[in-house]
This record gives sequence, C-alpha cells and structure tokens, in this order.
Amino acid sequence: MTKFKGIAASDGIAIASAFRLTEPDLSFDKKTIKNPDTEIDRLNQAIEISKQELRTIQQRTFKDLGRHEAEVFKAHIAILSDPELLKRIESMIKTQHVNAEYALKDVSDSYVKIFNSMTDNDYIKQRSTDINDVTKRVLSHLLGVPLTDPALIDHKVIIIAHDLTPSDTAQFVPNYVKGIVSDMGGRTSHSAIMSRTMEIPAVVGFQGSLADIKDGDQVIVDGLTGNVIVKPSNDEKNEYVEKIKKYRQANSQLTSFRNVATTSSDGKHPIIAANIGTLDDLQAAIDNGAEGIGLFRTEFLYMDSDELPSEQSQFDIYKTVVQRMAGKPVIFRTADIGGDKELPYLHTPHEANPFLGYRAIRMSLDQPDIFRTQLRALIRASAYGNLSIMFPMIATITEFEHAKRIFEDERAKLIAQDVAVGDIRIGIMVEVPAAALLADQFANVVDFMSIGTNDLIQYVMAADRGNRRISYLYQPYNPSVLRLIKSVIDACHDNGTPAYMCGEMAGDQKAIPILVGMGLNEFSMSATSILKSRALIKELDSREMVTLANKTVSLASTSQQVLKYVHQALGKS
Ligand SMILES: C=C(OP(=O)(O)O)C(=O)O
Ligand SMILES: [Mg+2]
Repeated sequence: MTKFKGIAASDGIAIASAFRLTEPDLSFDKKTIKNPDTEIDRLNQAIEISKQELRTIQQRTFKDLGRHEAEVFKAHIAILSDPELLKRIESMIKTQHVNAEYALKDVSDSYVKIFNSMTDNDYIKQRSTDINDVTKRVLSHLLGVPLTDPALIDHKVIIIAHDLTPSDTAQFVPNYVKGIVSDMGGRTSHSAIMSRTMEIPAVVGFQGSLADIKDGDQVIVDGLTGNVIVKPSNDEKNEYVEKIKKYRQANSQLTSFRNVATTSSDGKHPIIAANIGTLDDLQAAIDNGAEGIGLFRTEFLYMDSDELPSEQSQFDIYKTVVQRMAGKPVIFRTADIGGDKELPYLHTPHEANPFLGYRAIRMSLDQPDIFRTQLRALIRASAYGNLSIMFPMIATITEFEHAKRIFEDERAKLIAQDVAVGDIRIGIMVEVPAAALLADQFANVVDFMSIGTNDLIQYVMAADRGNRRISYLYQPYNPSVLRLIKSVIDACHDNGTPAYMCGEMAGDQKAIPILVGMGLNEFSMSATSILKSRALIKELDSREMVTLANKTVSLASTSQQVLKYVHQALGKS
C-alpha cells in the first residue's frame, strides 16, 4: 500500500483499477527495407486493426455520448479508406524502399501541410487534425505501442493522467470512469470543475510520481480529503468501503433540501443557482433543486463541436434551457473561449500567457460575426423564459459599452423583423481586478454583476489557477481577496444592483458564511454543492455572519486567521 496526497477537487470516494491516460512514445527511425511487399502487408494490417478499433469507438461513443460526438470517428474511418492516400504511401514504400512508419508519416505530413496552408477554410483545417489523429493510431499499431483511448474504456476505472483538458474530460463516461487522479491542475481548472459537474471524485495536483501507478493497480481516490491510496491493504479497503457508505447516507439525507427555498436561520433568502455547460448538466441542476442558472458556460457548445455552432443550433439549446427552468432566472455567459478552453478549429496562434491573452470578450469584440450570431440566438430565446446575458473578462467600461452596443443593435434588428423578444438583463463577470476596483462605476451601467472568483483569485494573487507548484498561493480566503469581493458587493448594493457569485468559491462551505455576511444575493455553484450549501445556510444567522465578514476584512492578515474566525463563528451559530 502506498499513500499519496493531492488537492481534493471533486467530492466523493471511488475504488477501481488504474487506467493510465498517457501520451505513448511513437518515435521511430527511417529504415531502408529489402522487401516492400512485406512492409505493405504490415501497413495494411495496422490500418485494418485501426479501422476495427475506430468502429468500436464510434459505436460506443454514439451509444454513450450521441451521434454528433461519434461523427468524428466516422471521418477517421473514411480517411483510412481513402484509396488516394493509401496509394501514395504504398508507392513511397515501393519506390524509395522505406519502412511503413516513415512512408505513412511523410505522406500524412504532406497532406497536413497543404490543408494548413488553406488559411481561410476552417473545415479543411479540421481535416488536418483528423489526419494527424488517424496517423497516430496507425503508427501505434505499426510500432506495437497501444494508444490509451478513453472512448475504449468498458470497465470501471480510475483515470491516471498527467494533465487533462476539458475536452479529454468531456469524453469520460461516468458509468466507467469512477475517479480521476492528475498531477496538474487546481480545484478551479476547468477539468476539475467538469469532474464535479459529472460527479466523478477527483484529486488533482498529485504530489507523487504518477509513474508509481501501473495500469490495473487498485487505487482509492478520496476526493473529500485529497488522499490517493495505491494497492490498498484489505483493512484499508474495508475502511474506505465504510466511508463510501457513510458519504452516500449523508448525501441521501440532504435530499429533503431539494424543493425548499434557501433561507438563513433569521429569514434571509439568498438564491442558490447552478453553473452548467450542457443540457446534461441542466438535468443535474434541476434534480438538485437549483433556484436558477447563475452561469451557463456557453463556450462548451463551441468546444463540443468541430465547427462554430450555427445560430439555430444555439437557439434550440438556449430555448430548451429557459423553458425547462420554467421562469426561474438563467444567466448565459457569452463564449469565454481561450485560457484553457481552446477551439482547435479557430486556429488561434499559440500565446505565452493564454490566461492574460486573447480570450473571452476580447475575442468576441475582435470577431464580431461570431459574437453577433450568439447574441441573436440568445435574444430569440429570451421570448421563451427568464433570460439574462453576461459578458466574461470585462476589464473596462469601454469594453462593456461596446459589447452592449452590439447587443442593442442585434436586438433592434430582430424586433424590426417582428421576432418576439423578452426582457433581457445585461451584466458582467467581475473576474479582472480592474473591473472589481471600478465596481462603483460599473454599477451605474450594468443590471447585475457576477463575481468570477476562479479567475479573480488567480489575477489578484498572480498565481495560475492550474499550476500545482504555486497552488499554495491560490488563496480564496486571503484577506486581500475578501476585501476586494466585499468592495464589489458593497458597490453593487450602494447602487441597488444585485451582486452574484459564480466562481467555485460560491459553493465553498468555508467561504459561504463570510459571503452570507457580505450580503451576496446569489450563490451559483456546481449542482452537486447545492443541497449541502442550502443545508449550511439554514443554520446561519446572517447578523452573526455580518460580524464574521467584517472581522475577516478588517482584522485578519492571513488566510489561516480568516479560517479561524469562520471556525469560531460556525461553532457559535
Ligand atoms: C466562473 C468563472 O469562470 P470560468 O471558471 O469559466 O473561468 C470564474 O472565473 O470564476
Ligand atoms: Mg473566468
């Protein structure tokens, strides 16, 4: 048995066998071969196995994730059946007497080069990504190095990965992926947020060597404490089986909070809403009794596609969400692309500091056609429910006014075409310190503000939210962060503007008492945090929490001190 520590990133405990999701070594040498026919046979065999594998993945993806997700594998099979491509590889093997690996890579690279030179055709460019993926698969069979493919998982596993992108995580089927261990990332990296939404226990920022975990090793992931136990003893396993039972019992007791309003012990009514990114997440939000959607991360619709989603396809989804929320407020955030949420088909140049770069509203204002398409879909959907729009990463009043002008313009055009349009509130995410510091001015021009602590903390502390090595600096309870949050909430209230929060801090059981004391109007969080947060608020007296909040911003000098005050206050109330 070996015990490791990491950052607890998604609640729950799981026991299953390890599945290492690592990049295989596909390097090879160029070789001169004597018998081209044997080499062509090797190539054809590798292609045949790859096709069979792709068919299996396609069927499984179709069953578990849907038709659209499965399409990409159909395209991969089509590439491997393309006679022109195969003829070229074979011809190179025959005429140049090179090994199959070399010929395959050389021909595929030449295709990719041509496709990438067609700079104005995104569809063609996407095909170059497909060719690279397919080449990797055939190479893996030629070299006898298996690819680790999440879509091929057909039994219960714990994923062991160096780093996980949100699109890797989106491919996981919760029926099979029971837990996640990754050595990169913090609690607020988007993969961690997604694992919470998918209810997969996760530990990130793993403080050990992932090489010590072998495929098939039994692993316990404790997403409540950050413990990871590899090859547990029988006693250890029994202890955790007991813990899983207790965790499930505690969760089932919370269900009585599903259909009641959020009320503090002295009768205050903050709203508890959910953060979602897909229609699947919406169901979890409804099942957990969300009183609204405080953040719809619309960029996931863009990431879940091989091309920009059309106005109609966006409209269909936005309309479904507001209709299913049946009059409860839904805040759609316009696409927050960039940072760790990349869109390969936009071919945006690589940046040294993507979290400080070309992302979110900066990209929307720079590529207004994409922005206008999204706004039209949202404005049309507003006729079907209670819909608000907010802009991400706003840093200046000028940016907000520019974005709002584009919104007004699209709204006026739709009204002129007799399209039904509802009342729409327009707000901003407060996640850039510049906007937080200018909150009193923003309060004059916006309908609401939603504090995005995931980014705000990383910018205030100058500590990348996904970097394990400096994760000690990513401090939600630091008095500097709390002072800034309080100043935003105060500025809103001085102006009669509602103050919301949709960063992960809104669902943090240690932060909630402070935020109740600051008078936050809406807490928007992962659906899985709603019931326990509602249960916690029920126990809090908001007047005592005001005293707590004031102490944390005026007396505390460290996070530890803040936590001590929280602890004392909870002991009292
Ligand atoms: C909610 C936020 O947005 P995201 O996590 O998507 O960056 C935030 O920054 O707090
Ligand atoms: Mg953000």
